[in-house]
Amino acid sequence: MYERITPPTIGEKITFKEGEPIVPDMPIIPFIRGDGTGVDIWPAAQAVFDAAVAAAYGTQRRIVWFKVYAGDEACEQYGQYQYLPEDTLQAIKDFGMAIKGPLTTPVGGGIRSLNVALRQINDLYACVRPCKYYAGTPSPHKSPDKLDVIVYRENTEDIYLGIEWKMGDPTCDRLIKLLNEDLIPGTPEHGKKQIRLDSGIGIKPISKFGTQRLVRRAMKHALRLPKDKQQVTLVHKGNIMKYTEGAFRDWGYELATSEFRDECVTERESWVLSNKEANPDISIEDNARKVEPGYDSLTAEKKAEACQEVEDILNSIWETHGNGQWKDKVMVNDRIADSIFQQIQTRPDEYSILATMNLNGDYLSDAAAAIVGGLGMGPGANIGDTCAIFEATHGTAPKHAGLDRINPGSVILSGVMMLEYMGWQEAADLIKKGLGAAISNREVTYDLARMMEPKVDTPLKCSEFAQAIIKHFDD
Ligand SMILES: NC(=O)C1=CN([C@@H]2O[C@H](COP(=O)(O)OP(=O)(O)OC[C@H]3O[C@@H](n4cnc5c(N)ncnc54)[C@H](OP(=O)(O)O)[C@@H]3O)[C@@H](O)[C@H]2O)C=CC1
Ligand SMILES: O=C(O)CCC(=O)C(=O)O
Ligand SMILES: [Mg+2]
Repeated sequence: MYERITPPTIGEKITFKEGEPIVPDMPIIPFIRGDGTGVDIWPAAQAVFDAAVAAAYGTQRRIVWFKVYAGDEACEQYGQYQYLPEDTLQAIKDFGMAIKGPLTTPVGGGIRSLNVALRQINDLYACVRPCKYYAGTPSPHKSPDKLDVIVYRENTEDIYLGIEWKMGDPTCDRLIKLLNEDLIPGTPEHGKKQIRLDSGIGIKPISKFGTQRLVRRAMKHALRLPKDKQQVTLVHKGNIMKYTEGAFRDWGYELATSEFRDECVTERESWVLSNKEANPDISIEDNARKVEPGYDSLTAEKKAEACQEVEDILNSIWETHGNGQWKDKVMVNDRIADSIFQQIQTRPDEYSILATMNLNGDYLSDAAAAIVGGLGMGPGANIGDTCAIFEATHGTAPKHAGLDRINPGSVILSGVMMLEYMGWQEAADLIKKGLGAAISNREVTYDLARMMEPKVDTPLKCSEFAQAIIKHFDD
């Protein structure tokens, strides 16, 4: 059934029930080594995973690895331009889970991202990237320990759908003509705007379906967190892109307040409720005045809307959420995208789950990883309802490829996410313990070594760092 790969003859498949994996004791898990530094980080990471599973479960459990190909390695095996062979896609589909190293995407022309393709083909709609501090990790930030966020990035649409046309392409010219001569003049709010003829065009689709299934998953995750971390922040640039990013915010709130009504409160609702809690006799209008900035300069129509909102909130949820009950519920708020970049630095402890569209989440997850120690420490998982692929946040870091020096921490922590997803918590905990102890003991790769105070003069190699993690399982 496969052309050039043979599945292991031992082990069993992982299956899924209602979006959750059912994991046998000897699951077969396909892996993609990755391009560039994939040659360094994958063997280091695999050694850590195997050692942790053996230490946690003895001979009772074991991962049976199944090597599949993508990127440069796939071209070597399958021929020129065979970057993502059918065998690989079939194996991931058949076995339901995979872990991968980074894959190269050229800038400008050339192939489109294999990483994005794997997410879209397998409908892995949630890209989950936790950014949490490990004690002792050097950071450019003064209080990196205060950041403990999980970026929940929509993973299948937005500009990553890759529907774009190059400047000068006849279809691009046709599209610009259609927009300039028909669609833009036909939409009064666009006035006399025109697109320059020498433009490239990209399409940014954001759907209600895509938004709501992402926010649903983020809400379910929030409910599993400790009470003080039960918060979902909808990140958007809806002031500028009203019908895509603004709609993401509105659909996010709609989902939360319909499917999770008893379990959540929005930030605005909490203001209305707390105004009444502080002053039980407050009038609807005074409450609206406190909630809506610049209330007194609003038009009569807008004032009426603000008062109606207050009245609706009090009528619908005062019984269930009032008198402080809202404090035990998942807080759903929203922040404009540029603002959240400064907020995670200036007020890191105020955030928990950051639900984002695809592009914003791509930027934000690198920025948040930098605060807790850099890209070498940023894990990630791409999760769908019948498949999951785990991968580091960073790319192929080509200048370090093959030198056995890059930090394997990110793909190792992605494996920790995989083990947790499989329910193999004991093995996951061992790795976290070993990694934390290696860092505290200043046994680190070059990237962390150069930031440590005092500086670590002899950083560990990539493979040595993996061995240091394993050594510290027994601490
Ligand atoms: N999911 C994926 O497979 C991804 C693939 N990519 C692809 O990777 C390629 C290279 O992208 P590029 O923009 O250079 O970004 P990279 O993330 O590959 O590397 C940029 C820099 O980040 C630091 N860095 C990255 N990984 C690590 C690590 N494991 N340990 C320590 N430091 C690290 C290094 O900084 P320094 O040299 O200063 O130490 C490195 O030079 C591109 O083709 C891109 O499309 C990019 C992101 C994700
Ligand atoms: O696919 C790529 O090359 C880049 C992807 C990326 O930056 C990411 O997933 O964070
Ligand atoms: Mg990225």
